[in-house]
Amino acid sequence: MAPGFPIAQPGMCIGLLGGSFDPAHEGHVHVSRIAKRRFRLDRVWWLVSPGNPLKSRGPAPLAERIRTARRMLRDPDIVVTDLEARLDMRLTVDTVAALRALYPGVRFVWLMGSDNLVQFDRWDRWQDIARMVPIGVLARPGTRIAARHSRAARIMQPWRLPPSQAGTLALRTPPAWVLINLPMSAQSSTAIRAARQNLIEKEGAG
Ligand SMILES: Nc1ncnc2c1ncn2[C@@H]1O[C@H](COP(=O)(O)OP(=O)(O)OP(=O)(O)O)[C@@H](O)[C@H]1O
Ligand SMILES: O=C(O)c1ccc[n+]([C@@H]2O[C@H](COP(=O)([O-])O)[C@@H](O)[C@H]2O)c1
Repeated sequence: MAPGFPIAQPGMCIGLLGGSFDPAHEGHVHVSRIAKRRFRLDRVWWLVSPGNPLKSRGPAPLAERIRTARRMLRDPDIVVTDLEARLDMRLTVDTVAALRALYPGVRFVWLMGSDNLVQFDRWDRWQDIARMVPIGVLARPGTRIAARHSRAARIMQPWRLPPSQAGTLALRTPPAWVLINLPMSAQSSTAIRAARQNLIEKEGAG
């Protein structure tokens, strides 16, 4: 494997948590740990995105987001990566196809918070993503119900697993997906950025 590409052996189950991580927070760590346990994953890779294709506002520089993310983590099974930048890819469908080709025999699972399932049907070729990898959705405050009734969830209904089957997700032939409940975390990057901005404005006024 080329330098900068994490090592994974055939047969391993790896969760992919894509995100802007602008900045990373405890919510990311929390859902990664739960996903690892409930979906029986060997590792979770954070794919720190060069930029979300649906967001007009550019994030902080990639190197800074990676640095902050690495500082947060103590668990060696959660790995921060800049794979999308290395692959020069932003669309999840391209990233997933590339990783499957680069890591034959590795079982990838796409992970996302329920807020992302609500708008999953706006992602480029989203149904191809669902055909390539099982998807594990983690409940996030305020979006659990909307996710359950989202257009993507309705279309993918025939392939939905009951939460009791979450432990088999990584071994399933896609399409297969599950939405799990968990002790929810209200952490969000938007809230952290807003709090920082507030502080800057207060200091400016003081
Ligand atoms: N507290 C949380 N609970 C569940 N899922 C989460 C949580 N925080 C982030 N996620 C999920 O992690 C992935 C990456 O999240 P992202 O980096 O966009 O953080 P964010 O807090 O959602 O940022 P922003 O507020 O800027 O949208 C997404 O799939 C998101 O749904
Ligand atoms: O491929 C797409 O069309 C697409 C559209 C929106 C979001 N995504 C991916 O979804 C993940 C979560 O994005 P974000 O910005 O909400 O953290 C991240 O990996 C993005 O690249 C992907």
